[in-house]
Amino acid sequence: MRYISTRGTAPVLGFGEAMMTGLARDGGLYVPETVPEFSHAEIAALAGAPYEEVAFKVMRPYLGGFFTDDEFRGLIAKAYEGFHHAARAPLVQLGSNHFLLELFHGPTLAFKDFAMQLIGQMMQAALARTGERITIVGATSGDTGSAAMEAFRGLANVDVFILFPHGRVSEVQRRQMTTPSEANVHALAIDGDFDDAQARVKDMFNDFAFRDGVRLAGVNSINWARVLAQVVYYFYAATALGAPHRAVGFTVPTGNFGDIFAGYIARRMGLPIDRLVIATNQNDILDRALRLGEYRTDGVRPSISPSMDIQVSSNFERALFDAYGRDGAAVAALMGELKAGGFRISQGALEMLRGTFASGRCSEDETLAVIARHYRTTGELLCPHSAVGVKVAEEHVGLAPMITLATAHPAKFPDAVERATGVRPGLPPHMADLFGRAERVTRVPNDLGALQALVRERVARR
Ligand SMILES: Cc1ncc(COP(=O)(O)O)c(C=O)c1O
Ligand SMILES: N[C@@H](CCOP(=O)(O)O)C(=O)O
Repeated sequence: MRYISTRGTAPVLGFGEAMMTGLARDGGLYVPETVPEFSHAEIAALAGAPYEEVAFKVMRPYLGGFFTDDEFRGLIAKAYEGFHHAARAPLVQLGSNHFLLELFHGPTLAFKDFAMQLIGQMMQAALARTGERITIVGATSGDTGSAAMEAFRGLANVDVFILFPHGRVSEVQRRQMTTPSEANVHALAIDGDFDDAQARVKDMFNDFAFRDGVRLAGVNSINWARVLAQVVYYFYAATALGAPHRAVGFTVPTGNFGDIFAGYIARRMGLPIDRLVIATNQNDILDRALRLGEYRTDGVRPSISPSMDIQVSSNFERALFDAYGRDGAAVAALMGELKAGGFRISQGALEMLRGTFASGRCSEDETLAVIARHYRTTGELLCPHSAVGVKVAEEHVGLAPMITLATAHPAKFPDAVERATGVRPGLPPHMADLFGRAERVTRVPNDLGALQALVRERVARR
């Protein structure tokens, strides 16, 4: 299995190299050269299997032998042993044909744990072979950061720097990032929004002297291994509801487009997904792009679903690469236009995207109303991101079962949930003392040179 860049000019890599590289050296994102297809029988055989077994079977074809089967099974087992639900990703029925896939039972209470816990294991195994030391720099709108710190904290050969937008994540999210006491994790509150943080991370990758000097690695969904690990739960949920014998739909609360891109990959592997629905909050650039054929940023607007407060959705580049017939030069040109504000999607590409994805948006009031109604009718609390998904899914439920991804635990966003229901969700026992822990955070400017100096200095100090 070989990995190629969406911009067409970076070296072609194997799985291990692509995982450790993060962003491609031409600024693009790595994708598999070909997507393996599963037969009807192979998909049917996944039904009822434990999550770990589905993970092994779905991901194995992408590894190109980088891990032996025994080694890979061991890494998967370790990755998911800390989850707080035996099913890992339980399905809960919402309506006659509507289900929630709960992806928040991992250690940091968001879907990011599914991939981050596993790439934590895979990267450590890869580093143990070479004896290398790496520096991870990541951008977060709240959840990736805490998941990354949890997966890598305390390791002697890894430093983790997480840039989060100052004042724009929930207090629980912030404390998850500022309270780990291990010296190898660094919480950096940037003066800017998530798009600024993500742009600075990409700038660091595009500065080769810096990148090679600190041996930079990425754990955002620019890293193909992150997306791959997220493909698994599409198979797990769909086969639990009758796939491949019947089709299912998925609605995905979307920001950086990594999670829904994983669903797209599952479909290309042969999983019968009849609708793949992008659900956005008021930062509705993706919904607008599909409706109007124009991808144009207009500034991130803070919302009550802050993890989705994103305009420049990194992984949309991977979808564009396929929509433009895998023409790397065309994608590179579009990304150049995006830096100046946006671009028109060509008619052919738009038809491909509209044939693949549906979309919808959910306003702030609608988000609150869904959380309130869900509580009234089920007695359960919903996180605002999942509520965005539920609202948009309801507009797309058809004959096939619709599965909405519940991407975070309500306790990560207690203010919004309390505003909607009057009930303040409590943190689970393993995080019960979060508000009593000391915080450690550095306020940083939105300035590449200053950030690089800080990273260099801290890496040298350790
Ligand atoms: C809780 C939550 N829901 C949804 C999303 C959007 O996922 P993606 O960025 O993969 O589109 C995020 C951020 O990634 C998130 O943290
Ligand atoms: N919503 C994310 C944003 C980063 O997304 P990623 O999937 O590219 O890591 C977050 O919570 O940080």
